[in-house]
Amino acid sequence: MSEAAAVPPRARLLDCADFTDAARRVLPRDVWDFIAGGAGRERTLAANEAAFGSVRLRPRGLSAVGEPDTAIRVLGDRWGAPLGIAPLAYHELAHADGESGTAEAAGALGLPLVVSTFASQPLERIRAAAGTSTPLWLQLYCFRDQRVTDGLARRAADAGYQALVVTVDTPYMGRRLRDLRNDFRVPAHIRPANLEPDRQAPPGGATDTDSPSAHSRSAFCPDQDWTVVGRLRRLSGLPVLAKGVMTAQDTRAALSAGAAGIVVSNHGGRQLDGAPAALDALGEVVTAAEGRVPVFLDGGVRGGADAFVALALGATAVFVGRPVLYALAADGAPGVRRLLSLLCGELTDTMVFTGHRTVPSIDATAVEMPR
Ligand SMILES: Cc1cc2nc3c(=O)[nH]c(=O)nc-3n(C[C@H](O)[C@H](O)[C@H](O)COP(=O)(O)O)c2cc1C
Ligand SMILES: CC(C)CC(=O)C(=O)O
Repeated sequence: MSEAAAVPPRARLLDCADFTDAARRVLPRDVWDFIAGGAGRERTLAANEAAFGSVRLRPRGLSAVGEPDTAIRVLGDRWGAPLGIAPLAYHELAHADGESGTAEAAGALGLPLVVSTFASQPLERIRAAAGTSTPLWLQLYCFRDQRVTDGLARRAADAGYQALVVTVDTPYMGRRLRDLRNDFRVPAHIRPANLEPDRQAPPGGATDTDSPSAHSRSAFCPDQDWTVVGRLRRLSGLPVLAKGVMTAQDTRAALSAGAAGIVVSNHGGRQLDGAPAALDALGEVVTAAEGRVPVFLDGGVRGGADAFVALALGATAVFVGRPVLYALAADGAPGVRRLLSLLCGELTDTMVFTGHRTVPSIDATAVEMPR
């Protein structure tokens, strides 16, 4: 049997690393590089995972925790665990099940999914696949043609999405050397299903979404400011969160603009190479937010224990990025469901072994930071 066909049987996919290995075997090389890669020398990409490796957990004995309750409430909704799926472009690049497969898996566990502006399936289809009880948020990029951004926001509200997430770190895409070397193109049969081809770029600008980098240069608005938060909230009636905040300054700007939540993120190391690990920026943002809004984190979360560490350092919940596409590539919707169950199980174990019965009880006394 060729190595390419050798995805291990489901029962042998036991953690994030197993799904990563499986995906590396099944995905075409350039698609693997697009998903796995980061900007520049990939220092920030590497730092995201490494930061979790340097924190130690403090075990507690005979703490009589019983069955911990992983559920939390966020912006009025119940989440089965403090774990969600980060916005990721083009799930169909990983598997034909696409976003609706991912949504079905998230829905089965009551976990939220943030749908990308560049979803490869219609927002309404994804909403239907998720079922009624799981929260769906729509991530938005700011387009030069404001009607595109605003139209997506209204459509999400009409389709029953619970919130909008404005990505603030991407005036255009970072310099991703793997994609440049591969001359990466999104295959022609995979489209940004929620963008109309004639409204993706300014008059005379390129409309070609095949090259994500070139398209971002022509279609994204590089001089957008924080007023977008209030505008989107007014026109959609939905809470608007800011994703890509890494500093106290931007936290204060997001709060002044009316953001209902903050996602600490360096875009998985895909934008500013040299930015700190997301985990290392978390404390600064949590302090600046002064408990006024929930603070989330994405970047480098590869297990339930990583989620626990972020919670201990002040995050309300975490979002997982690449591993979800790897699970989708390995085994479609059932793969994502299995990955999410494994992450929830690891978080439960960590809560039991550290003596925590509920998520809000997890605090900084549960971890030891590197000296
Ligand atoms: C293939 C891929 C596509 C992504 N697409 C988007 C996107 O459309 N919008 C966005 O805000 N972030 C996007 N991101 C960034 C993720 O939302 C998230 O910040 C990052 O992947 C988290 O890091 P992790 O992959 O280490 O978990 C993408 C990341 C990857 C790997
Ligand atoms: C299509 C891209 C803009 C998606 C993205 O945000 C990314 O690849 O990081």
